[in-house]
Amino acid sequence: MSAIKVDAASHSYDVFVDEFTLDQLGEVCRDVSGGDACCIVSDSNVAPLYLPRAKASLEAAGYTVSSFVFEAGEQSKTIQTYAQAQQTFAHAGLTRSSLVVALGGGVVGDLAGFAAATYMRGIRCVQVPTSLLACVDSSVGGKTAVDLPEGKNLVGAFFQPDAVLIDTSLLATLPEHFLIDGCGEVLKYGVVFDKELFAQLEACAASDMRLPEVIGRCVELKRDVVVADEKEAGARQLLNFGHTLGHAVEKLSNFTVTHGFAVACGMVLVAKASVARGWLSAADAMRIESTVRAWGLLAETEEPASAIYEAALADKKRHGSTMNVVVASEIGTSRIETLTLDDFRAFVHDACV
Ligand SMILES: NC(=O)c1ccc[n+]([C@@H]2O[C@H](COP(=O)([O-])OP(=O)(O)OC[C@H]3O[C@@H](n4cnc5c(N)ncnc54)[C@H](O)[C@@H]3O)[C@@H](O)[C@H]2O)c1
Ligand SMILES: O=C(O)C(=O)C[C@@H](O)[C@H](O)[C@H](O)COP(=O)(O)O
Ligand SMILES: [Zn+2]
Repeated sequence: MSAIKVDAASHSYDVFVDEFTLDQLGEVCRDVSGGDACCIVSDSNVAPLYLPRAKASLEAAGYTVSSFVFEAGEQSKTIQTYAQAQQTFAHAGLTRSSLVVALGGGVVGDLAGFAAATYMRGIRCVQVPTSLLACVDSSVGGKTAVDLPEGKNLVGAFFQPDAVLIDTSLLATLPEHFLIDGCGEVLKYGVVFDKELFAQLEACAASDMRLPEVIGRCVELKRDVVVADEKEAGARQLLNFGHTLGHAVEKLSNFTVTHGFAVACGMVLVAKASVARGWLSAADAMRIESTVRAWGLLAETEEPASAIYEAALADKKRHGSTMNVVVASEIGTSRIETLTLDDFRAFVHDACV
């Protein structure tokens, strides 16, 4: 597969899907960044598996390599871990011409990307996603962030990477739970943008997915919307389908519900409330729920509507006293509805009955 070019307003870069292996990371970095020092950011699960290969490749390309490895999991996506990463960069002597390599899932990518975006006001960053979710979504498009106790991704920046190297052979070690979890975002792309993709997914089991093709398609869909609206003033909000309620479910569970499962839950809830308003057919809502269930993305929450509503108020699509909610009009087509907070409360109630 040839490189997918992301011509974002602030910066252009290539997403390589299976064009290079992890052992060619050094060459890819050398091409896009030059520089003489880099820091690999990774987590406690991914580092033992892949950091030595990444480091060897970078050293062979002439880099002096340091690393920052943190405890795996969403609980680490904090200001505290971010500050530790920044201090590691400083101790390792990273300068403005140095490079950060994010080697891991979406937690690593978001945190390392934000650390790169802000260290010395911005140094280069190459994303090497190792989870399905990170391959199809978080490594592309430049949303970087950490969480606050008050809500998901509340501190961050738009900061495009310099390259994204996807080596799908690294997914062989991804635990089954997180393969399914990534499918939550894959289904999102189908519902929001691409009815053929959805139909294809609907007809196969998660385990039968042809990963490189599906990843390539999702990256293209994300590329198109990021290029059209890098800073989420309009169309990019569609990528947030299922997230307003999904992030609330994720946070209320103290992150025991992982991101893709929470998004799947949010998609089913929004579809249900949309049927109540005549915005989506009951048949399409049923297709969404059935596929979510068939893929093992069990989409249920015990949380009451009031708690989900309160938690969802932290969403970035809230503007003062209105909330933009992404809804599907039919599978493959979506739009933004602007609701007053009273309407939004009623919408969440309808979603949860
Ligand atoms: N920036 C964006 O546009 C964007 C998009 C979607 C999601 N996100 C964020 O991404 C995060 C979720 O990402 P995630 O699901 O990748 O979570 P994650 O980074 O926690 O990875 C999931 C788990 O899989 C492990 N893992 C990852 N790759 C592995 C591999 N190849 N082999 C073995 N273990 C591996 C990790 O250590 C972790 O335990 C959330 O914080 C979410 O908010 C961001
Ligand atoms: O890239 C985007 O834009 C997205 O919204 C992709 C989402 O899947 C992702 O979870 C994102 O991090 C959510 O962003 P937020 O702005 O709601 O924090
Ligand atoms: Zn997401």
